[in-house]
Amino acid sequence: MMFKRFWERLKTNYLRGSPLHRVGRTKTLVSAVVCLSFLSFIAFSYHFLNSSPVHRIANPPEPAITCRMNNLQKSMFTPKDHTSKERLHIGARVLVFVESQYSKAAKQITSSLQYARIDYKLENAGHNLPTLTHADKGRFAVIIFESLEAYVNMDNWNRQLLDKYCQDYKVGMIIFVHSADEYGIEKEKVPGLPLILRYNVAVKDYRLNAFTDIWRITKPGETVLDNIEEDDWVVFEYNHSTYEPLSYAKLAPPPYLNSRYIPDNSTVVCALLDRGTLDGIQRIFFGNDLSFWVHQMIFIDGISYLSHGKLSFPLERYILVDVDDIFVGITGTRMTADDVEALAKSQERLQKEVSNFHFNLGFSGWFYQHGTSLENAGDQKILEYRNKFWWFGHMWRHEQGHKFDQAKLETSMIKNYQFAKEHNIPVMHQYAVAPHHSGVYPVHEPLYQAWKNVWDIRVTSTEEYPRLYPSWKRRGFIHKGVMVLPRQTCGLFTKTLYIDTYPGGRKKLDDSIQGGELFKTFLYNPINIYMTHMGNYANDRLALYTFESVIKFVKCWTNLQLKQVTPLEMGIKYFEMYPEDKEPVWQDPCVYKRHMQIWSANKSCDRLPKFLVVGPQKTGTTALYKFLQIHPAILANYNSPDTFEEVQFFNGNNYHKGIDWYMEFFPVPGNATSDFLFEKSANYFDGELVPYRVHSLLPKAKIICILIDPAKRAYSWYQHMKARGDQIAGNYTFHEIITAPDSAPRKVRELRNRSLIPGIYVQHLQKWLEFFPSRQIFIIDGGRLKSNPVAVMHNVQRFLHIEPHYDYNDYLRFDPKKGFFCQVSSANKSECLGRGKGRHYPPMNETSVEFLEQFYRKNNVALSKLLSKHKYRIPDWLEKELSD
Ligand SMILES: Nc1ncnc2c1ncn2[C@@H]1O[C@H](COP(=O)(O)OS(=O)(=O)O)[C@@H](OP(=O)(O)O)[C@H]1O
Repeated sequence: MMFKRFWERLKTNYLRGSPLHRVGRTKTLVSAVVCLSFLSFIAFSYHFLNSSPVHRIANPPEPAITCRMNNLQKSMFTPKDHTSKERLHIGARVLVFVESQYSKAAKQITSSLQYARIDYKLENAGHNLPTLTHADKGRFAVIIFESLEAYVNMDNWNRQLLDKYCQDYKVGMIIFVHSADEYGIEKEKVPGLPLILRYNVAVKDYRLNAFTDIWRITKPGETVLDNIEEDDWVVFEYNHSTYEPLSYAKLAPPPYLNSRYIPDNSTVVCALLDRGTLDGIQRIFFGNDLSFWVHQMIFIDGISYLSHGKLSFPLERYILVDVDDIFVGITGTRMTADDVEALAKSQERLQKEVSNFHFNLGFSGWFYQHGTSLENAGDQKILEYRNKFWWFGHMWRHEQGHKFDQAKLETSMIKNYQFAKEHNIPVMHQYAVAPHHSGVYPVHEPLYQAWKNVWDIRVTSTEEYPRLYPSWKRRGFIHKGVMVLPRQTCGLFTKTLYIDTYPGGRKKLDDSIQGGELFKTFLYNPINIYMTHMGNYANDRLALYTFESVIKFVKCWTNLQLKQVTPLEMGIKYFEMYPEDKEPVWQDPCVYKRHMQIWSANKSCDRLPKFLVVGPQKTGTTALYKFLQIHPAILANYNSPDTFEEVQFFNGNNYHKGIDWYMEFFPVPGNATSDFLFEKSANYFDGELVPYRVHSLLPKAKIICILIDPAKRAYSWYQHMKARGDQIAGNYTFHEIITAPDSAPRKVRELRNRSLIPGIYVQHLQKWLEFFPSRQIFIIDGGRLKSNPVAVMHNVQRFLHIEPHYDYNDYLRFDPKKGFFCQVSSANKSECLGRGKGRHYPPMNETSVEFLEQFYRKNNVALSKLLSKHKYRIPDWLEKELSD
């Protein structure tokens, strides 16, 4: 009826086309759109509410990877152990020469090294050589050249030095050879080596030489059929026994027209080992860059071989495939009993390739039996097979953790826990995954606490730390006793995907499996937790296709040993392998949209400081702290019960308490734009990790430090300790402390170090300048802070760009009794710092003065150079010191 009326009006208004009807037409058009939207909304809702499935004919693809190498002898596949019996005096580091660090080849090399977590130093070719040795030890285990030109065009002296280093320390080189730009040049001899390069060649049917000692991860025997994408290969020709081919290919028809090569099916050499019999240096040459995935394997094995196993990669790969939401999914896309059968069958097949393989199923109990009748039967089947799989708990209704407080989170988890009990689901591994990663990173403390309380969780995983991309930079960390492991994606994401409509085409998925992104996660990560979702185990079962294919491919091409252990064991292995990852580095959640989305709406980055007074200790930091607070737009942190006015977050154990703990020290600013929150912790200045940590959390923060004569600072520290009743300071004279040898008792050395080390200003300042530009760092001359704090406060305000500009003449007054400037409290009264600041003690004796003058001289000279370089004013005391 409604449709009929609507159609009549449409005919009247539009089909007649009279201008008189224009107004009516527009109205009708609008009502038509509204009406149609309404109808489609009803239809859409009806469809979902009635669980009427959107049926797509499932068309599950079959994994089609077959290994061809079965006819080769098994001994050829034994991975080589490159560790050398000789005790080689070389560091576990690589030196990379690049023509430009922004070139494609350079980026590929560095990202591959980063992915493999190989420490490297980047050097611009043509510049001076870096120091190659240190105390009789070679600093680098392998030298890499982005291009052959970078090596051959080195000035003679440097090249001789480098060659000699390689000969003396048995250090090998990896050299990438690129085609000459003009296609006219076809062949060229490498200067100084009996090696000829053939440029701009297209190759096909790439295979590896099985008879070489290089292969460790790489397993020879397979062939990459057809043309290899790049058409500018360099192939090698030689007539000397020092050379051993690493890989061959066939010439392919060149894609460019002006080439004179006629493809003749002849075999060419694409990667080459120079065994070093000519000049004592082993070299690996690549006839192309690392775009080609097989080259990445050769590269990793090449580094292992040339470094005599110093930089060998483990062969074990620990794999865990999480199916994140086994019952969650809209109807029509969920698993049926057949899909569950397929899952179990696939697991059986995978168990032949990956020892102890089990799909790890996550569940949110509320969604159980919420599908069509077929899907509900699927749910039942999963439970029937419950003991075949591993299990972990989600939230009861798949809630996002960061949105709830601890009580609500616990309620949800307890429901899920009870569901597991009622249905005999074996949840055994103290592992959980947060829906949407929410609450894991950025950390939502209540989630960690609730996990502990309800499930006694010890391990989780996320793809969000430190960031989602690039995926190869994902890392783990430990927080509140929970090991957070990095998580990999396999290209299927949360959506249900179908093979014939796979984004980018099926080839994209297959490329990722066959040498592409997914394959590389196996190649580079010893520990891999993959995220998948239920929808891709139903329908086209793309997850089964993906894992069976990639694992087969890995088995064909590599000697990697695929294993599964419990998440807890995985966590322990991960942090044994990468102990440096244990400590998280907190970042500002507000600078990254993805982090913002999974951070509690109750939290705000406005509660983070805009500037920090970082010390060092005993330079007048407390006076500055008090003076700053006089300004109405400057808000200091709340006092800490342990460390009084100092928060001391970035330097010690407090850092592990997380950023919620830190933010609690700051008021909510009335006006986030014009108010300036700050804190001062005087031991930040010389804290090893502090600049890095501050930069991660507060990249835009301004940094203020105060420098006084480091000798005076050392003495003031000693007097401070003595006044506080420190036993060592009481029993030893200042001179005894500062001259204490390394054989002195530990506590004496500790006091010596705390007295002397913060004063090596140049070292510490350099660290800050590595992370912050000089325009973000303000250096106060501590002498001036004492003698003319009004002028100093004027400059500080200008540096901070703070409004209103205060004239501190009205707020500070010299107090003759105290001997320092103090805060004006009334017409004739002032409020000075307590007895602990501005102490009276005898002057330093001459011998100590001389000792310290000597001790700091070199550093002070370096400091003045550093300050000049960054256009800082040289403090008066330093000027005087250096002119004496
Ligand atoms: N206005 C004012 N009032 C009091 N004291 C002042 C002032 N300006 C600078 N100073 C100098 O500050 C020194 C103490 O430095 P800190 O506050 O940085 O010490 S601490 O690290 O926080 O313990 C303190 O060192 P000592 O003289 O050794 O006590 C003072 O010399």
